[in-house]
Amino acid sequence: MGTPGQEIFTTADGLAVPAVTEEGMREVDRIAVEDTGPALFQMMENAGRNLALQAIDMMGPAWASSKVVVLAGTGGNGGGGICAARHLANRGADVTLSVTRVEGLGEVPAYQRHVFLGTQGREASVGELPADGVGLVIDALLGYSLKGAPRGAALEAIRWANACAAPKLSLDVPSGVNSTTGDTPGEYIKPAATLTLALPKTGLKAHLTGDLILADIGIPVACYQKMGLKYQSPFGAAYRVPLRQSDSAQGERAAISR
Ligand SMILES: NC(=O)C1=CN([C@@H]2O[C@H](COP(=O)(O)OP(=O)(O)OC[C@H]3O[C@@H](n4cnc5c(N)ncnc54)[C@H](O)[C@@H]3O)[C@@H](O)[C@H]2O)[C@@H](O)CC1
Ligand SMILES: [K+]
Repeated sequence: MGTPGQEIFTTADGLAVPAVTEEGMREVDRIAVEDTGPALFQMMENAGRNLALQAIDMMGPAWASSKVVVLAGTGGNGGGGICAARHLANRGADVTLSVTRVEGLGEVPAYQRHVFLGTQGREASVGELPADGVGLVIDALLGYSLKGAPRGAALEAIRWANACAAPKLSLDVPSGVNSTTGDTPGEYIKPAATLTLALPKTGLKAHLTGDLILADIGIPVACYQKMGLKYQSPFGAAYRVPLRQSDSAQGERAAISR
């Protein structure tokens, strides 16, 4: 489940965290949903709350008056973004949510949007998004189910984000990057940070992710044991921990301007 490559992800304390391919992460999801739990609703809520907290950390003390744009796709990745949009809006942040195709939302992301609509947050199409004054862009367009080069409304949103000067925070994987290989078949988001969920993905190369942070979405150790993974929780008392990739030592990250 951990191939391809020799990806080694470690915490600041040097604890190695196993990486998974798209297939491996789907298996984690399957075991969680069919056997150990948590349910998808719970995992997505945990993902979105961690994402909102990471966004606040990135914006710093001015977060409450910063403009946040959340770009959300129709799948699980988008659902996490919509959840973060609600948590930020609930705290009075200036949030604009842009969903690529509202009618295409899956059941759980659609429910997240239903809850978001009870906040003061706004919705806008990509064409209506502000051209300047944006403090942070949250990228929740495409996750590990990316197939081929981004197209349609997701591509339009990636282009808007890449033209926007604000830093980007990607959920799970920068949109447009293949989570298993790190290949970029077309346009893709170049984030200042990536918050990845549960386990790092093999394609999360240092020159693509910006700072890499791992978020706890509540999956129990038994789930990983059923997959045969050598896993020790890296979280301690925290819900988010920074990770370091083995390819980050080459200084590739410094060469990328974000
Ligand atoms: N346990 C977990 O791993 C959890 C995962 N979650 C998130 O869910 C994501 C996976 O969700 P999904 O499988 O629903 O899919 P994604 O959210 O990765 O993708 C959504 C949709 O994008 C479309 N798409 C694929 N390739 C495209 C392309 N080239 N251009 C335009 N559109 C394209 C497909 O129609 C796909 O259904 C993960 O990456 C993660 O962020 C969270 O929902 C919480 C739980
Ligand atoms: K993403």
